Amino acid sequence: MKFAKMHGLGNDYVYVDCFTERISDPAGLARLFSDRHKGIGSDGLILIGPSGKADFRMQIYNADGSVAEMCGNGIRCLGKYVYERGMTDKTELTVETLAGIRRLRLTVEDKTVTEVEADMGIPILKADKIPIVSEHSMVVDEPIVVDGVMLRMTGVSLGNPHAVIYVQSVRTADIGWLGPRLEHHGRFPRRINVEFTEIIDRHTISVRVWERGAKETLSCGTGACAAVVASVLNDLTERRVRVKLTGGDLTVEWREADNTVYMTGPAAAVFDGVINIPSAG
Ligand SMILES: N[C@H](CCC[C@H](N)C(=O)O)C(=O)O
Repeated sequence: MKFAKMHGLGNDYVYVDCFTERISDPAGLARLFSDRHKGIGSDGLILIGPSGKADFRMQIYNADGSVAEMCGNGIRCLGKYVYERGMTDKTELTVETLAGIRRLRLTVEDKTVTEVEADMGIPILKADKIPIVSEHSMVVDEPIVVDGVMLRMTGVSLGNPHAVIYVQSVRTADIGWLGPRLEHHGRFPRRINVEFTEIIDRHTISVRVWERGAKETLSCGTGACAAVVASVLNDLTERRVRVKLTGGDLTVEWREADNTVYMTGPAAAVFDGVINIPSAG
């Protein structure tokens, strides 16, 4: 099976073109491909295919094989992939995802996509829609106890669920201990992505992300968006923020005019490959 390896600020995925490849067990392939010793090595698998209501369709599977509704770094790489391989000549295109239809705007220099702006939709703040178990209709600066440790979280969905936790320093936050305990906490019926967020100033934040189904990643596009929305809700930043992630920076804006979040950043192609798929049975 042919694949492409790409990443958005170090958040790396295996991309398969489902216009030409047939995939029968995407969850199993996601686990196989993601294994950094026995497979290709990635944070998950992204399928690029046809859509009846958009230019393309994107399906995301985390490294553990679980389905994700949306992927910010992934959708930027999809834009680069389809343009540079001549699957479209549009620099403004639409992508169908489980979170809804998303619009991309590609910056092209010498036939190369150097930057992608993605509309990440209207943030979902109702607790039961994220979902987060809460007695309040929204989760803003709300306590949560994790194995005796009391934290405060703000819940945001970009189609996929996020809990934003503010810390003094992302460098010293105990992500390896807190991350899995939060991901599998009983208050998150569909598990959760966790953004450990440090406020630098009203226009800059640092974020490290423990991702649902992928452990800590070098970057998370939907996570960066969730952290900005939470920071505006808690009046910690303005609406346009530079988000500094381990793998690099994204620009995120939660525009008041249309209540939509926009994320802008790079996308990188690493290599194309062919992998032998163990026959079923
Ligand atoms: N782990 C996420 C999906 C990948 C999102 C992330 N890599 C991004 O760039 O948005 C979830 O299960 O919701």
